[in-house]
Amino acid sequence: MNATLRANILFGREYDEDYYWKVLSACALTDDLEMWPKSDMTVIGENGMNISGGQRARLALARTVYSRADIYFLDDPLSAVDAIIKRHILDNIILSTGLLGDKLRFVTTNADNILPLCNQITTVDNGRVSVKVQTPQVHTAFEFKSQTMTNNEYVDNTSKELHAAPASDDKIKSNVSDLGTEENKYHDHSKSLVNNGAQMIRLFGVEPYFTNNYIQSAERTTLLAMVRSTYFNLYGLVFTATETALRSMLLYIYIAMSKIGLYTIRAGDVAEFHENCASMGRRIETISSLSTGTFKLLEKINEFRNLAERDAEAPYVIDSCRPSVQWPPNGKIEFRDFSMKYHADLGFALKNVNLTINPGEKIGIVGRTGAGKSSLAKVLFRLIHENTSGSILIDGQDISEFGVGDYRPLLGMIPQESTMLDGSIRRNLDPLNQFDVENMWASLIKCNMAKFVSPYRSSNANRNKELDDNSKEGRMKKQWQDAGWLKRILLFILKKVPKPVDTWQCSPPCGLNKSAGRSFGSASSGQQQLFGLCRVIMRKRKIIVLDEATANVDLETDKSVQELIRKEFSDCTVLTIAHRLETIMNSDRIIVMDKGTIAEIGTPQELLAKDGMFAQLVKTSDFGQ
Ligand SMILES: Nc1ncnc2c1ncn2[C@@H]1O[C@H](COP(=O)(O)OP(=O)(O)OP(=O)(O)O)[C@@H](O)[C@H]1O
Repeated sequence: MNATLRANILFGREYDEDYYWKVLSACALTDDLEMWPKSDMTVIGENGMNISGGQRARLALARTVYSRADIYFLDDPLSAVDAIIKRHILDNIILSTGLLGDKLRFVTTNADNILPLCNQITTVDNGRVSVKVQTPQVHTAFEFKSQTMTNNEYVDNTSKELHAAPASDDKIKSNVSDLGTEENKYHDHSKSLVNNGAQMIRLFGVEPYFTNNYIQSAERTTLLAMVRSTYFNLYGLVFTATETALRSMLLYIYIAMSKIGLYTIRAGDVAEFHENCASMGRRIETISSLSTGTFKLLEKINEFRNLAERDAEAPYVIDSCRPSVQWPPNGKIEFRDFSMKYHADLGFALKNVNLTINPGEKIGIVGRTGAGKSSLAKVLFRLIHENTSGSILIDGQDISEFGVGDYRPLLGMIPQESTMLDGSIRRNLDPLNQFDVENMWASLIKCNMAKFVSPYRSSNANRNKELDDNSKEGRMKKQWQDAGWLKRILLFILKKVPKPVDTWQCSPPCGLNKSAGRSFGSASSGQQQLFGLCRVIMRKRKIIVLDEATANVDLETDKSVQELIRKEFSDCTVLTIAHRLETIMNSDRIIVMDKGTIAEIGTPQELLAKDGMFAQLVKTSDFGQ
């Protein structure tokens, strides 16, 4: 919610000061509060836009823990946080030493190393479920760090009772429950789309609170409307009364004047008098509504100006300095004494960053949550351009000299949360119609996403259909499909209606023409991230930034994605921001961010030998094994 951090955590529940601060500390949020101007009363913005990804994840966790339920379902609560915070959350919330120690806890995870700590492991693979009950191993922080165990070892050594031991494929099949076929899942997904707000309110059972809020704001709106209409009614009443009084007064003056002989009333005078009064009234009314209108207009202009000033972008195009489509030639990045604040009143999110990244280098960026990793990516894309000092150069060119509309598309980015636009998969992959269908399919196949695109599994028939869609007829079809009723009438008049209309209009859209929302809107966050990868692979830019782009996929998929990235972008400069250290361990160099500065930089080996912050992160993380 666009409200304070506290309101977001309480989420309609009573404020229990002791427990509230206990929860904040268990979620490791107290350090973050020190950096925010109004501590927990800081407004976090719509969808938490004013805080970092890890802070958002911990806020969600704090809200859940604060709800004091008996059964908790934590959906991948550890993927967006660094190794040290992960350890803290395990100890202070999830494990038996934590706030939820005596509750039933379901935790979904891609981190295999927490499995030995569970009473029961449920593996879900392609819709099939297998269950294994085991005695959890109790670990102190140190034991946990030094834990080494393969999947097979813990199955053999720690299982007390095996309901569905994964000994062989056959055995797994005989002991699993089937959650449904691919087809069923596909259709069920589309039905299960519920309004990224209403779902949370229902989950937390706080409907009465939000219903009351809604009623209160509806009452406020109604009250305002009543005040407004009363004002206008009164205004009308006063206006009519004044007009009548004026008329009567003038009439009496005329009569009095005629009585004492100063004026002679002639035929038609009374009608003329009334007409004059009415026109005077109209003029007064016009003048007063003009002034009310002007007042309202000025108010709106002011509102728009404030909005425009708040979200002001750097110039979109600068005619005197436009990059070619092949720019940048090499992909060298230099930060020179670069600093940035999100707002003039806030502290530095980046402080005196000096950094040179060579063409083709693969750079891993790590650091505690809130350290400034995403901020580094944001300034590279010029998403923040005010309250900055210093410069960023790419291949020797100061990027602030380009318009952002020219510059941004020349870099590639995979964010943690992949955005799906309304419309077809094709439009989502290629909104500007720059690529051919072969390219789109190639990238979908490389990312193992082709199966999502068609329920018919990308058969040749469908591919041929896609290829046909690139023909003149195909383009006409698309134009017709996308047109509203007015445009369709125009197309009809211009005889741009493809034939035969019935055959294609009635068949359900398939392949790339399928709705992206329907195909991917309900896909897992990991699958949506892979879709983001497809977009970037198609574009082949010289500089690619991955901001926690594989945080939500399992380790195996992450490894193959990293391999794919190395292969596809072998000659490109790649910046990878990741909490999962395996993701960046093969980088040429690693940058460790801390409080907006570059705390360490070097090859993984150099940093490990240095025994500084990176070594500490590695020791605390899964990779420390
Ligand atoms: N839009 C914003 N407005 C104000 N402050 C912000 C905004 N975005 C981030 N911050 C603050 O800037 C600091 C750095 O945030 P950033 O997102 O760069 O961290 P990060 O290292 O990427 O963290 P994480 O690992 O949690 O994603 C944090 O203290 C965060 O609260």
